[in-house]
Amino acid sequence: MNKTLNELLHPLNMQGDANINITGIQFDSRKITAGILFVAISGYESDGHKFIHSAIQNGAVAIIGEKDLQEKLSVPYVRVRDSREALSILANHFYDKPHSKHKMIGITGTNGKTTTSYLIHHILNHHGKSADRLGTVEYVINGNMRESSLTTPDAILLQQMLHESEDEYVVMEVSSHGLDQYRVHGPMFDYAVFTNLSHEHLDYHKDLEGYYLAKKRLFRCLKNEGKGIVGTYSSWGDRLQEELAEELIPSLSFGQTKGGESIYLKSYQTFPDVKLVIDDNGEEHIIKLNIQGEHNVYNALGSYICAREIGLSPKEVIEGLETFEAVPGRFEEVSIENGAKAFIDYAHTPDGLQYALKTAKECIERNLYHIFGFRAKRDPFKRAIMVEVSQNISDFVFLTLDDLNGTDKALMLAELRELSKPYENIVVIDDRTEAIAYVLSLLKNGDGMIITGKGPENYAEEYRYKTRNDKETILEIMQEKLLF
Ligand SMILES: CC(=O)N[C@H]1[C@@H](OP(=O)(O)OP(=O)(O)OC[C@H]2O[C@@H](n3ccc(=O)[nH]c3=O)[C@H](O)[C@@H]2O)O[C@H](CO)[C@@H](O)[C@@H]1O[C@H](C)C(=O)N[C@@H](C)C(=O)N[C@H](CCC(=O)O)C(=O)O
Ligand SMILES: Nc1ncnc2c1ncn2[C@@H]1O[C@H](COP(=O)(O)OP(=O)(O)OP(=O)(O)O)[C@@H](O)[C@H]1O
Repeated sequence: MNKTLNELLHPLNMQGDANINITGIQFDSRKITAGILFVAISGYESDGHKFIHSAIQNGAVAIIGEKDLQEKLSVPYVRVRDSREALSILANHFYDKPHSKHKMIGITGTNGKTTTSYLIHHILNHHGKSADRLGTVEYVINGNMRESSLTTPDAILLQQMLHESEDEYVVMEVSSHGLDQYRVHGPMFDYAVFTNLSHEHLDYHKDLEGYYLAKKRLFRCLKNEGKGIVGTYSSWGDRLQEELAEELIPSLSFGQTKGGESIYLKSYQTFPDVKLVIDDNGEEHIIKLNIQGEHNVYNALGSYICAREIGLSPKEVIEGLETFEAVPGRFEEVSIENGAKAFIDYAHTPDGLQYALKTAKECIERNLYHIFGFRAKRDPFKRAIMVEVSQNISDFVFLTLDDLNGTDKALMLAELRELSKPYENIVVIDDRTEAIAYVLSLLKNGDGMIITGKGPENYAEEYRYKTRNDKETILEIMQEKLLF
């Protein structure tokens, strides 16, 4: 693809040299090749403006930045108000506004984004509608899988994938970081789904208000005829719906019914199966899910309403929901012997943990053993709350390591010991795989073990057992009878 500098700057209301041919856009100087426009970003770890010279040496033909430069460069420099915002607009125009050829569904919220995106994607695919899915687990474009590095890809990769996609629908998770950093921008979504909001990422957003406002930005990215679908089972959803109404942004709600909704949840059960009774314009429908937990009642309900808005019939949506099998590593049962049960789950927030542990407790008759840790360099303020949640629901709690993200192991272990101090039923076992082996050795008929935090992800640390993830560890220990 090619554009002139002038063509690219036009949407920013700026002028550039029409003779400079731009062959691509890049925000990382290390990835620059000849003909590229480099966008310098003042980042959280370093400052892209420091790498302008290196970008030019690598072939950058023009630079965009948000700072005044003291020196004159050998290529044009354009100063903008906000480099990330400019990058987003530039990427959108470079790839010819690719969102306009798709029906775009953006899903935001603290928990349930991945599950909801899988459900909607499955419902669409099940009825022969081609759809992409972008999120934490993977990016699926034109039926091909790509590894996911961020829940919401950076603005360039996102626009590039939307451009490459020949699928009719795009179902994507939109994280608060993605919204705050303009990875998505402008009126690009046909539907914006909000699942819920609770304590998470306060290291980044500072407080829940800031976190909420970042999430709310998704609704400013709705196309003119776009619609919001708002989960009101967390109190933030009620506020969002009221504010959307004030701003004349059309929206539907799901969660607790307030009356007047054309589709609402009449009742549900979570055990032994998850079943929802939905009233859809006066007709009652019963839906039986293969995924467990009260949280999935709400994920299914949000997906139902979104799919109905897209134009599928109740029968089609129900068939889609009932044939959906599982999301990798989200309340996934791993088969073990002796009548006990083992689950792995991606819960990494107090709220998510509460749902996951309650679901596990419902599935077993005796004691629940919970193994988990905390990712370093991620919201430290949620840790004590998560320990309390676990301590309240589980019978035995084992704190262990999660990803250290380059930080000191001894520091994390010291924190785990400190967090466990007030409680009698909490044990710290440094090595995650040893913690799993130990708990497996304790399990009796009717007991349950749940390991949370990593879900399907591979370990980032080296542990005693050379397995790649929690599931493999359980299976290998069971197979080899490597019990203590
Ligand atoms: C805190 C955060 O979100 N950081 C993101 C941000 O990094 P940044 O732009 O601030 O990068 P930086 O390292 O400070 O560098 C500044 C600039 O200098 C450039 N640079 C740097 C070095 C060099 O030699 N040359 C050069 O040009 C960098 O490319 C960058 O443009 O922008 C980058 C590009 O989009 C992201 O990769 C990066 O995500 C980091 C890796 C990250 O871990 N983010 C997480 C927290 C995140 O975004 N998570 C959410 C999901 C959260 C959830 O689970 O709900 C997600 O969407 O994945
Ligand atoms: N609607 C929900 N409400 C509360 N907790 C939920 C909900 N849906 C899922 N969870 C819990 O959160 C965990 C993560 O679910 P999911 O991956 O769908 O959320 P997410 O928002 O995509 O999180 P991430 O972006 O970090 O992947 C699940 O394993 C479950 O424990």
